[in-house]
Amino acid sequence: MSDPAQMTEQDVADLADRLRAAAAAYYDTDTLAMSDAEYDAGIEQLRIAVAVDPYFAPAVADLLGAVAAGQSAGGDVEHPTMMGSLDKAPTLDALDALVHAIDGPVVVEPKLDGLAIRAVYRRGRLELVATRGDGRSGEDVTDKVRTLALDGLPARLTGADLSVEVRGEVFMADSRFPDAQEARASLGGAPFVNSRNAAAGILRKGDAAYAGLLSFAAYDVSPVADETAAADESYSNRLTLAEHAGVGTARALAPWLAGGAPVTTTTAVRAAVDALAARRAVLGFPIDGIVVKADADVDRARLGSGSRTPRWSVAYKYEAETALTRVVGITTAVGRTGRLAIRVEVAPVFVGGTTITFATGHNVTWMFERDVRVGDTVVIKRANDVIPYIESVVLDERPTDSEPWTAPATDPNGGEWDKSTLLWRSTDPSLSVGALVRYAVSRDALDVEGVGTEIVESLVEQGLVADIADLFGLTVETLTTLPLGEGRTLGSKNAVKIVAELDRAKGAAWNRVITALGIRMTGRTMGRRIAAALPTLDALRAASVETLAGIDGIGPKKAEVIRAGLDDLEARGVLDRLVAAGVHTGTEPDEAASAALPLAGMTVVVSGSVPGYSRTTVAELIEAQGGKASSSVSSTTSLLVSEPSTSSKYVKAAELGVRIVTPEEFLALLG
Ligand SMILES: NC(=O)c1ccc[n+]([C@@H]2O[C@H](COP(=O)([O-])OP(=O)(O)OC[C@H]3O[C@@H](n4cnc5c(N)ncnc54)[C@H](O)[C@@H]3O)[C@@H](O)[C@H]2O)c1
Repeated sequence: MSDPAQMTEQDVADLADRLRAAAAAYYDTDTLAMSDAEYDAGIEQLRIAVAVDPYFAPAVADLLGAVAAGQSAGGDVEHPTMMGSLDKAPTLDALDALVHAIDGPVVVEPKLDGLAIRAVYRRGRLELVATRGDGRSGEDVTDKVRTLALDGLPARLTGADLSVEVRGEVFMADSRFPDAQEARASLGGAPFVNSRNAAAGILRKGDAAYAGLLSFAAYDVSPVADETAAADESYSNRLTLAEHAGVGTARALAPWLAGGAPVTTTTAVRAAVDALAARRAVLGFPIDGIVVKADADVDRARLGSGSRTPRWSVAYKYEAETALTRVVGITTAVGRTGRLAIRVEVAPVFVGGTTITFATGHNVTWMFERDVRVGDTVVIKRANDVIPYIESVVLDERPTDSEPWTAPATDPNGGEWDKSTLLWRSTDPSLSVGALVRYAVSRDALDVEGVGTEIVESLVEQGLVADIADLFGLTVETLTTLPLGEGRTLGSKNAVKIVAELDRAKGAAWNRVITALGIRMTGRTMGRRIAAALPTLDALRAASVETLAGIDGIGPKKAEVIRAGLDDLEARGVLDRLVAAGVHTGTEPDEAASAALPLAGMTVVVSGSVPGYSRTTVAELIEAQGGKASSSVSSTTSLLVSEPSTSSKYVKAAELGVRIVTPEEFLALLG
């Protein structure tokens, strides 16, 4: 991005064109040309350029001054008063300034990420719904809204003969997004990019197949001009009226925010900003910031409105969860369970609090649907600590010579893929042997030091190791001469070390032995749960599909896969050979002793780190002390181990009244 103070006329014109194209896509189509953060940064750049040289102002007046960036032509329905936009507070200090200017009660609300509409009720009946359009007039979407049956915008108000106008946001709750995608696919459309885009697309079409998927939340309520209606003196009173009549409101979506009532201090507003940010990931609906507004009509009247925005309200935007970057490569590999893993490597970009270098390619079907190509500019999203993923491809920026990605026709050994599920798998066991063995010796499993990728590959290549039991048959003699490329061998010193490590690993905890078996659908967490339910190898061998299905987190489908994995190990004699090698295979628990342990009967969640422990070892510690380690906070959680923080786990635990201890207190608790 060039320095806004140095921009030439051509720079300004080019940037303005790009932003116009993006706004047109944003407001009028189902595609996205750039991320919101990039759009906002571009607008800010133009703003500075104009401030430095007002000569540029006329050329970008639409982008800086008009609602919907001048991209909407409006519609047949005139708005009685402007449906404007909101000024953005760039800093918390700017928010404070508004609170001081209001100098009276202020309301804080989530800033919903959807699109604005206006709805008129006369004598309790929904009469008219219009889009914001260009702010002066919009399109009549009354019939579409009736067909779509928006949650929070009833066809009839409850009780009252009320005549009232509500303005607010049409949005999609997170839980509806998968249904929307399904409905979209059944209608033959390309997948929605995100939930805002889905809400806009669905309202535009008004197809009955999308009924029940959208919601409405009011952020403005006013009497209808020619009717006698409640002209309360404050916004919050009018909200109460609307809520009682059955209309959804932004306030009601976050009733805990600022204690659900107007506040008067900058401290209270800042606390609300933090509280909403902390819960952003668990709200269940999309927001991009928080809105602060005057509550009393006298304060609103005193401050007045500008041409596009009111002076008694401001929005503060949260850190973006999406960013633009470029795809630099697409790689595939066969994972430990034979699964084809697709990785989209991207140019490093800072988003959601960390630097991202890759995104998941999900599966082959997903890659084809999205048509992600090397060289593409993409919007990458990282929210809620999940693996980053590609939200959309910016087609306008696609290099002309780019080629579609093709899936590998066969597995690396030329075998056919098993395409019976979305995740393609190779059924060639030799392909996953290396990965399986590496997994077995990894830190979360047997934790064998000194056995790196090169050694494992050579062991598999030489035919010395075909499964995990073979590891324990390795001798110093064979290992010493293990070839490692360029004529090198492992040597006796390393060989002695590895054999000693493997000897130690024979005594590994039972849950780690289970993990090391590398059965599909199991990993370190499942290894612990299975070990807790089936404390010995005999119990594991005898476990029926039903028994496995009853274990926490398994269920009938996974149970079948796990049982098949056990049968396969049995058939190849792996389990017998592990016993013969003297590997630890579990012990019957002593019920009385377990009940006396400090964490007996408790469900414990750890957020952040505990000094001296990894994620796996801390979970093992909890279970060794009689507790159950869990990763999410719920009403059944007995204890949260965490430093004080604004993380969603901490906030939720505090809200539920779950006992919270610091990592140090936790360790002290266990003596
Ligand atoms: N990605 C893109 O290409 C692209 C293009 C154009 C615009 N945009 C996004 O749109 C923004 C500008 O558009 P805008 O003027 O429509 O919206 P805005 O972000 O300036 O905010 C105003 C809107 O917020 C909504 N809102 C949600 N909750 C509210 C609440 N509680 N109280 C009051 N209003 C509430 C209303 O619909 C209102 O019209 C940009 O900042 C950018 O993020 C993105």
